[in-house]
Amino acid sequence: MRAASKPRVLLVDDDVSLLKLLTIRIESNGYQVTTVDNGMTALQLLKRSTFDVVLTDLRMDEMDGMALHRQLQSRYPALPVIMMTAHGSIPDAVEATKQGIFAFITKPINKDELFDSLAKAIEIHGVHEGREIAETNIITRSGPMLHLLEQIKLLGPTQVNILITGASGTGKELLAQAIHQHSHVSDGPFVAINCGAVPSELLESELFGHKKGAFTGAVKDHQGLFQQAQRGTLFLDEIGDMPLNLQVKLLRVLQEKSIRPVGFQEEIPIDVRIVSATHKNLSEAIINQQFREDLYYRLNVVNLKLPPLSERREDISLLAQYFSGRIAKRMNHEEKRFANDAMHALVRYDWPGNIRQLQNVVEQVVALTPSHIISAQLVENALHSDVNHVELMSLNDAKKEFERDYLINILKIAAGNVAEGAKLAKRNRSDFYKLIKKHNIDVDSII
Ligand SMILES: Nc1ncnc2c1ncn2[C@@H]1O[C@H](COP(=O)(O)OP(=O)(O)OP(=O)(O)O)[C@@H](O)[C@H]1O
Repeated sequence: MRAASKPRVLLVDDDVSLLKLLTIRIESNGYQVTTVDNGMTALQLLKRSTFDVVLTDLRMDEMDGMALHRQLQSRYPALPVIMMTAHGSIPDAVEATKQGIFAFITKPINKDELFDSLAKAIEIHGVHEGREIAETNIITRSGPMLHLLEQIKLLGPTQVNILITGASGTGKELLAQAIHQHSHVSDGPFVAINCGAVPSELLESELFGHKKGAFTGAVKDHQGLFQQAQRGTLFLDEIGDMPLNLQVKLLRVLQEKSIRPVGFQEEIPIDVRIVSATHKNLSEAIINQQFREDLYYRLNVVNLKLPPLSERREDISLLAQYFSGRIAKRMNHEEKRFANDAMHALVRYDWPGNIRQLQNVVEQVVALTPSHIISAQLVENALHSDVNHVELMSLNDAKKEFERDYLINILKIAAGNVAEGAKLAKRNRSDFYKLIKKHNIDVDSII
């Protein structure tokens, strides 16, 4: 996570002397504090500025802490709210957590309790960099991602070819769409193709089109994707999977800025912005002669690298709550919220399948949650049943495990007779003994 910015706390209390006192304490612990003495002003302020956590009193005239919390929840669902209450006036704690309040602390404020709650809120929800949702569909508050969005604002209007690299599910297509939205052809079509998903014999006609009768099965003229993307953007996903013969043709198209559909004599000029993407290491593919170097330099005028989700953990809670909100809208039900420890489990997890995997896990836990709070247990179950989450062992450990299981099986077949076992394993007896010793196998217990 970023170290640069201090977490920002919005402190709301109608007791002005307490505001002063708390500000000094909280600021001396490395936070930045802004104070207001009522809920309405807090809401006004939030329209102009971002905060990482709200610390509010429960008892206030006009808008009390719970009313403020309800407003915050509908407008800023990922913003944690810590409620301060006079001792003994904590409403039913279970009821309150159901409503999504991050934590309660009692007055007079115990500073350990206060700093624990603040630190936990920041750990789970992260620190904002000032902007959550860019003018694209990309949800983020991670520094490197916001930097990428700044870059595409500059690159969009230029005509340079952009190559996006990043692991599967990191949002490469979404970024390509954002580039299109910022480009000079944003009014034109955005056409995407996954080069790895189309059989190679069909890819050529899919990209460049064909004339009726050009080959068996070409029963009518077919307009290729280059033409469909005229004065727009063509997104070539998984470009690393494009067969070499087509790479040559693509290179020619990029040089000539025209295409010739299969079976056509004449060239058709094209004006298409190319954005490509890959999860592969293309430099390695070039060395292995699976990717043409000249094409690589054509496509990769600018390279944008999407970081995996595990390198932008501050986005996890934001995205999880965003996906839950989207499901609620789609299904027309109340938005389900994550219990604190459930969110913590999401934030700690490594996400090998990145945002796509997070989206699937959220779909699953929202569907399985009967109330409107998603429990940690459900999240843990979803994470562990996820096929993407395979604990991989090293090759050495796998070999050792295999060898041990093999020896035990052989000994079972040989009814614990080591000489017989050695024969079955085609090893001499002393070698076989050594192996049994190495793996600490108790032969007597096998019979
Ligand atoms: N920052 C984000 N904000 C909101 N949704 C996102 C974000 N990043 C990715 N998604 C969503 O996650 C899913 C996967 O994203 P996308 O298809 O763009 O990834 P990809 O890197 O192209 O994946 P693949 O390499 O597997 O094709 C999509 O449903 C996308 O809308």
